[in-house]
Amino acid sequence: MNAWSAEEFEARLRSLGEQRYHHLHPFNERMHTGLLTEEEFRGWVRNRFYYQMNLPKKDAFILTKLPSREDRRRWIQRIIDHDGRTGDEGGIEKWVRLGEAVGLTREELFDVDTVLPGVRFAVDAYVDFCRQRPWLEAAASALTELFAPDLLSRRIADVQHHYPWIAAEGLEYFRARLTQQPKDIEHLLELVLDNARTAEQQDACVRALEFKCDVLWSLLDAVELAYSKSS
Ligand SMILES: O=C(O)c1cc(C(=O)O)c2c(n1)C(=O)C(=O)c1cc(C(=O)O)[nH]c1-2
Repeated sequence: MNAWSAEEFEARLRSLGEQRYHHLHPFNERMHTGLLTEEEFRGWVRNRFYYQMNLPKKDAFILTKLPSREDRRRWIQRIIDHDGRTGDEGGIEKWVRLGEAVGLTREELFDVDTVLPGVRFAVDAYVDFCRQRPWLEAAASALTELFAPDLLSRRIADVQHHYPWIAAEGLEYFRARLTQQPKDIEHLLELVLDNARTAEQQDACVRALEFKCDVLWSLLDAVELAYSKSS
């Protein structure tokens, strides 16, 4: 098997998003058409927080493996974006604001013992993947971020429109991601397109992205099963 050109490889990665990214999940589709109950929305915010809490950990595992100082200097910003630092609260705190806007307490959000088993299983698998796999594959698993900006823009507009009971400040997390994500994406594409040269490396990156799409999909499956009453 011959390696793809960088253009073909990027097109393969992007087409995966069209087929498997979680914007297609029925739970997300219902969110965007205003069909979620308050309980379903709260259930999503509470369980997705487990994913948010674990992003800096998986990024720290990848950081230890990146070969160049230049790449580590860029990657470390991801940890700061979520954990924050003095005077800049960061994404985890912004997600707590979202939780409060939907009626959850900080204690409920940080109570990891009540996370749904399926959510825990999916998120832990993602962290473990980044701990165990070579850095190229671990980084490639973050390529779902390529597809996130469109979804986040739609989410901000549709949630404001359909769920007026959620205070607009609660959506600050998503607004901040829209400004942070472009630099993440630029770095990711550089890392993956420049370093996956052989067909085997490219295939491993495609599989890593498929795996990550499955993580996000499974998270929503678990939330839907737990909170959505069958009609
Ligand atoms: O709300 C979303 O749909 C969504 C999806 C994703 C993603 O595609 O992985 C991320 C985020 N949000 C996000 O906010 C975020 O910080 C983030 C980091 C990563 C990653 O894998 O490194 N994905 C995502």
